[in-house]
Amino acid sequence: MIRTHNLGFPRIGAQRELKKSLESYWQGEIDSQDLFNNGQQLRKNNWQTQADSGLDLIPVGDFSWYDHVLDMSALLGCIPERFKHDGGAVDIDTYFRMARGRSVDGGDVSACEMTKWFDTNYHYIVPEFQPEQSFKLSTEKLFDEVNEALQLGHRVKPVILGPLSFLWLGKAEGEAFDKLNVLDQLLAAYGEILNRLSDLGVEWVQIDEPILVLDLPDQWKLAFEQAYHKLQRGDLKLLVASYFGELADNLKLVCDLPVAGLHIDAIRSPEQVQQLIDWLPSYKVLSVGIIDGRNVWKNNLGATVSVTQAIQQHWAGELWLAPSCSLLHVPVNLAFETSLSDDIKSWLSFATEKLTELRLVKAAVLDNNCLSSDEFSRNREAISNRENSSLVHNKDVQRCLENVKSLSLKRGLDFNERIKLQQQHLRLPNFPTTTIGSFPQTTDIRSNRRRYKQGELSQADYQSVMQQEIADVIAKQEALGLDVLVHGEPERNDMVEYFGEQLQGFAFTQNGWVQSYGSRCVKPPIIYGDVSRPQAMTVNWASYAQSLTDKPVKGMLTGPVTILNWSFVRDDQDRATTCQQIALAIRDEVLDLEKAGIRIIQIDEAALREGLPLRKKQWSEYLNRAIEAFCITTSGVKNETQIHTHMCYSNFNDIMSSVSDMDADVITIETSRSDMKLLDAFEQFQYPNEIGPGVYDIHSPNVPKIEQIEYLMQQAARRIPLERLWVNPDCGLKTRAWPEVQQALRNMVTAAKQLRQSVTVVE
Ligand SMILES: CN1c2c(nc(N)[nH]c2=O)NC[C@@H]1CNc1ccc(C(=O)N[C@@H](CCC(=O)N[C@@H](CCC(=O)N[C@@H](CCC(=O)O)C(=O)O)C(=O)O)C(=O)O)cc1
Ligand SMILES: N[C@@H](CCS)C(=O)O
Ligand SMILES: [Zn+2]
Repeated sequence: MIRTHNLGFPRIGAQRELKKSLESYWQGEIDSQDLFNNGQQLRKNNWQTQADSGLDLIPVGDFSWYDHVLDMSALLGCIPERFKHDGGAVDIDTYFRMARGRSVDGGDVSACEMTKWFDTNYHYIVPEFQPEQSFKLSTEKLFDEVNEALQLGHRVKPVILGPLSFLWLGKAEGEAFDKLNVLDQLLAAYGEILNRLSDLGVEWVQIDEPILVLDLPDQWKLAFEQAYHKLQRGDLKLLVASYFGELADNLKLVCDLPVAGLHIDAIRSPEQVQQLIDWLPSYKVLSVGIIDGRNVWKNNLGATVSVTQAIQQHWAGELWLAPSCSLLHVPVNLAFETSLSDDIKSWLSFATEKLTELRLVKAAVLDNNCLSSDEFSRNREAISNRENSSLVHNKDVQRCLENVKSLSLKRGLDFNERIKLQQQHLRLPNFPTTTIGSFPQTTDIRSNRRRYKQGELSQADYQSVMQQEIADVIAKQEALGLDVLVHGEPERNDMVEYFGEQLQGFAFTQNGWVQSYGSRCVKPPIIYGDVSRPQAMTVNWASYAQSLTDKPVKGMLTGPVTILNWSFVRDDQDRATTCQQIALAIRDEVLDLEKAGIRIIQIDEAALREGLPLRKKQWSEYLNRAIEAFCITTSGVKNETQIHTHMCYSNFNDIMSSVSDMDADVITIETSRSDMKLLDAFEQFQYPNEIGPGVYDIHSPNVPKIEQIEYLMQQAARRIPLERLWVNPDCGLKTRAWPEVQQALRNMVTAAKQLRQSVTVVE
C-alpha cells in the first residue's frame, strides 16, 4: 500500500487573506469573531484544496494565527511572566501580545524574541523557559480544528511540533540552566495532548522533530529515546517528521524510536533513503519526501516515479509519499500568475500544483500505464523545454564569470589606513548616527506603486511621487540631525524582489507570497537563468537624494548572498555559481554609485548567517563562497569610499572570522534585544573595523527612551573602543509608523549627542 500525505499547507492564503484579516483585527476594524470566521474559511479552503488533490491524509494544526511555535507555547501554557497571564485559557490577545509586544494595560512590554526557522526565511517566536517551568494545556485551538476538519469529512493527521524541537528552539530565561531539566514536565503535557487527540478518534499524529537534522549533543540524543518511550500511546500512531536535511548520525537513533513511522527529506538528502531502508524496522511506516517543499520547480515526474519504484522494491514495509517538508515555504497557487512568460510558468509548481504532482507519482508507481497519460507527457515536455531553453543560458555571463578568478578581492589599503582617508572625506563626529535604509512604507507609497504597476500612474508621475518621498525623508533626517542619511527605499517593494525585478535571469510573480513572520510576507523572485544587470538599478534614486543635502547619503544595495538566500534558486546549477553571477552584477552597481558621487555604500547581507548549512561540516565551504561573493562586490571601490554592511537577527560567535574577512568599513547589526551581549563576540575576536550595534528594536512599536539608548551604548563602549562605534536602529524601519519612528530617532540623536559629551562606562 502507498499513501500520500502533506506535512503542512501555506496558511496565509493565496491572496494573503489571513494577513488582511489579522491587520484589520489589530487595527480594530474587525472583532475577534470576524477574525475567527475568516480563519475558519481559510482552513476550510486549504483542506478542500488538499482533499481535491487526492491526498490520503490531510494535516491539521498547521494553520496558525501568527506562528506554529508560538501556538505550541500557547497550547502548553508556556507564557512568560511579563505578559501577566492568569494561568487560565490563553486568549487571542495574549497570544498576539507575545508576538508583538504591548502589555495588558497598554504599557510597553517586550515581545518574545523572533528568530529564523532553520535555514528558511520564516521566523518563529522563541519559547521562553524558567528553571521551574510548568506546563498546562491552555488552548483548545488544535482540538477544535481537528473537530472542524473531521466534521467536514476529511481524513486528518494532526501536526504538532515535537517536544525536543520545541525545547531546543526555546531559550532558558533567568539563570542559565539546562533546558532538559524541564523535559519531564513538558512530556507530561505532550502526553495529555496525545490523549486528547486519541479521544477525538485520530489514528495518526505527525510530530515534527526538525532538530534531528542538526548536530545534537549526546544528552539530547539520549533524551529522544527517553521522551518517545514516554509518549507511546496505545492505538495512537506517531509519525516523527524530520526535514531540511540528512539525519546522518541521528539516523540509527531515530530508527529505534518506539514510534509507528518516520518521515525523511529525500530532496535535501536522497542518500539517506537507502540507509533508512537498511535500518528502519519494516513494521514501521517509511514516509519519503519526494517533492521539493523549498523550491518552485516542477518535479521531473518520470524520474521521481523511477526513484519511488526503486524504493518500493527494496522497502518491505508501508510506504508513504509526501513533499519534503511543510509547503509553508512556497506560494499557494500558480494559477494566480498571469504575467509570467508561458515558458517559465510551465517550469513551475507551487503548493497546490505540488500536491497534484504527488498524486500523479503515486498513480504511476501503482500503474505504469499512467506514464503515458497527457499529464506525464506535458511534464516531460516542460522539463526538456527548461533544460534546453535559451532563456537559461547566457554566454556573456559565463565569460564574465571566468574573469572572477583574476579579480583582486581585497580593498587597496588596509582598514586602518582606509579609515583615515574616509574620515578626512566624511568628517563625521564620534558616535555617528544613521539608520539602516528603509523608512516607513506607508499606505500611500504602496498604493502609488500599485497604481503605477496597474498603469494608472505614468512612469514620470511615479518617479515624481517617489522623489517627493525621498525629499521628505531627507528633510526629516536633516531636521532630526542624523549624520549619515539614507534615501528611505520608498521605490522598493522589497529589498530582494526590487533587485530581482531589474536583473536578467530573474522572474517575479504577482501573487507568489510566502509568509515571513506573522502577517508579513515576501514574494521571493525566481532565479531561472544566468544573472546579469542590463542597467543601473539604484543610481538615479541615490543621486537624487544626495543632490538634496550636503550630508553623506548611503547608497543602499542588497548583497549577493542575501539575494540568493531569499530567492527561489536554480536547481540546475550550484548555488555558488549563481551567487558569483549576482555578485558581479552588484559590483557593477557599486562602481556606478561611486562614479555618481556616493561616498558611502551599504551592502546588506541580512541573510548571510541564516544561510549557513545546518550541519557544521558544511560551514566553511559556504562561508568561503559567501565572503568571496561579498568581496567581489566591494573590492573595486576607492579607499575613500566607505563600505557598510548590515546583518540582522545574527548571532556572530561562530562566524566572527568570516565577518571580519568581509572587511566592511562599518557593520550594523541587531543587538538591542540582547542587551549588547552579541558584541561579546566582536570584543573577544578583537574585531578591528567599525560597528553600529542596533539600539532599538524595530519589530516593536515601543519608542526607546534616551536613557535606554545611552545605557545600551555604554554597554557597547565597554566592549568596543568608542571611536569605532556608530549609533543606529537594529534594522530598517519600513514596517513602522512615522510618529514612533520620529520620536525614536529624536531620542537616538539626543542620546548620541549626550554620549559625545561624556561616556561613563557602567561597571
Ligand atoms: C528584513 N526582512 C526581509 C526578509 N526577506 C525579504 N525578502 N525582505 C525583507 O525585507 N527576511 C527577513 C526580514 C523579514 N521582514 C519583513 C519585513 C516586512 C515585510 C513586509 O512588509 N512585507 C510586505 C510586502 C512587501 C511588498 O512586497 N510590498 C509590495 C506590495 C504591497 C501590497 O501589499 N500592495 C497591496 C495594495 C496596497 C494598496 O493599494 O494600498 C496589494 O497588493 O494588495 C509593494 O510595496 O509594492 C507585507 O505587506 O507583508 C516582509 C518581511
Ligand atoms: N536596508 C534594508 C535592510 C533590511 S535587513 C532596510 O533598511 O530595510
Ligand atoms: Zn535588517
